[in-house]
Amino acid sequence: MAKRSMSLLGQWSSRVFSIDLDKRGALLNFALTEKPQQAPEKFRNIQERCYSVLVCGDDRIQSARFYFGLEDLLRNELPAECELLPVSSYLPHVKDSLIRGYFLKDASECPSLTRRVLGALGLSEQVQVCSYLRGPDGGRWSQQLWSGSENQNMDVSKTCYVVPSEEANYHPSVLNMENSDVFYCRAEACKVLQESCDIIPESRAVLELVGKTDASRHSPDFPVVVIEGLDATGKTTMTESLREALGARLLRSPPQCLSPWRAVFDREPPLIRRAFYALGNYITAEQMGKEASQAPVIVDRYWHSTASYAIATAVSGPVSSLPPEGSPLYRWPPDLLQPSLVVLLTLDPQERKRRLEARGQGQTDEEQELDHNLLFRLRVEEAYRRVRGPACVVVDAGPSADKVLQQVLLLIKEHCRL
Ligand SMILES: Nc1ncnc2c1ncn2[C@@H]1O[C@H](COP(=O)(O)OP(=O)(O)O)[C@@H](O)[C@H]1O
Ligand SMILES: Nc1ccn([C@H]2C[C@H](O)[C@@H](COP(=O)(O)OP(=O)(O)O)O2)c(=O)n1
Repeated sequence: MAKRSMSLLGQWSSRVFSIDLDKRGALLNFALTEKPQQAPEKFRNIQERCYSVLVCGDDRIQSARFYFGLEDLLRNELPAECELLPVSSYLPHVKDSLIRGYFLKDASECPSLTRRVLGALGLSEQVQVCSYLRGPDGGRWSQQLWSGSENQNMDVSKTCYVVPSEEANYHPSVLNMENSDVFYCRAEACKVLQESCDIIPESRAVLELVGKTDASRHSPDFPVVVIEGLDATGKTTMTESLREALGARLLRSPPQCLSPWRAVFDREPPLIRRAFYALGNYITAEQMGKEASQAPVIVDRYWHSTASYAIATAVSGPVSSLPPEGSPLYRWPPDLLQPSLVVLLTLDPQERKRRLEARGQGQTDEEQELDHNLLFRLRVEEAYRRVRGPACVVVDAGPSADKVLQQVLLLIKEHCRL
């Protein structure tokens, strides 16, 4: 089978390559043309030999896993002087057109080692390797696609010239979010786990737990209140207190029954990991439907967490790189039970850090990232505020536990019939 990437050749002039220079929103965008032209300003400052490695296989599970392991693979094999930057290639405004990979700046003494490693990678069906050459005048850069044949290294099949492109309005990852990061119906999330059964046998066990009834249809007799927020904002404290105060049932998403497999899916790429969490909500929804026929239900994390972490992780940079407010990416899945009220606990970053330290527990990798990466934390919180159906009510969790509890009880009185 011919590489899928080859068919991209004809579209190169309209494809944009976007290099994530520092995870802080500094994207270097360029397009390609067949006529020699001056490269974008930022490109002209680059001194090193450059390459791109894009992952573009047909099997989405295999491609996602390959891309997930690619950074480590490149870091292990390439000389230490190679700088790796995430790159995406996409057709502007075309949904699902994004392909991911890495852009390499090779400042090593040993160019042949880098070429050997990339040449071997280029043989794979799911990888497209290109090299970038500076023209003799210094202002022009050309891109050459490696053919991927046995004598690949300098077997160049087509040369294009690097030219400036228009800035995208939002982060290019937004193009591929639906059904890759966020799933808006149970069937789409199930499909991902069905496709992964052969390589992740635990997927079968998860699928067996996901019921088939549509719990979204009947509205529960008693209120269902969801408590959301970043780690250490006080969700556990609040949900326990509400249970006592209201004589409520307490549930969480992902549900207890998924605990044995959570660590397995946390090690998988976003496509698989986010499908797992999406399905966790459907299992919790079924439990909610049952419990809320007998008593009020309090839920620790639910759809807002699933959507917000997924969206905030898929993009880099400031809050402005998120999908814009009102985007359909913030919608509620129509087949997922809606709660009566969602409360988002927010906390000043310093106080949150103090509580995390006081608790003295090990953090998840993602929470360590939150700690180190203020931008990420801001993106998650802003995404929480943008999710609709129902929208969350924001509560400052800074005051004493009792004061915050009284405020949430008041909100429940206002919003729900008890
Ligand atoms: N309103 C509050 N004021 C002070 N400390 C709090 C408050 N709410 C919770 N805590 C403490 O902060 C830490 C994190 O709270 P926790 O409920 O475990 O958060 P989460 O479940 O959101 O991770 C715990 O040690 C808890 O006792
Ligand atoms: N309903 C949920 C709950 C958690 N998640 C994901 C979102 C983040 O990646 C992690 C956060 O989980 P974490 O272990 O920090 O959660 P707790 O604060 O311990 O409840 O889980 C989700 O996607 N959907």
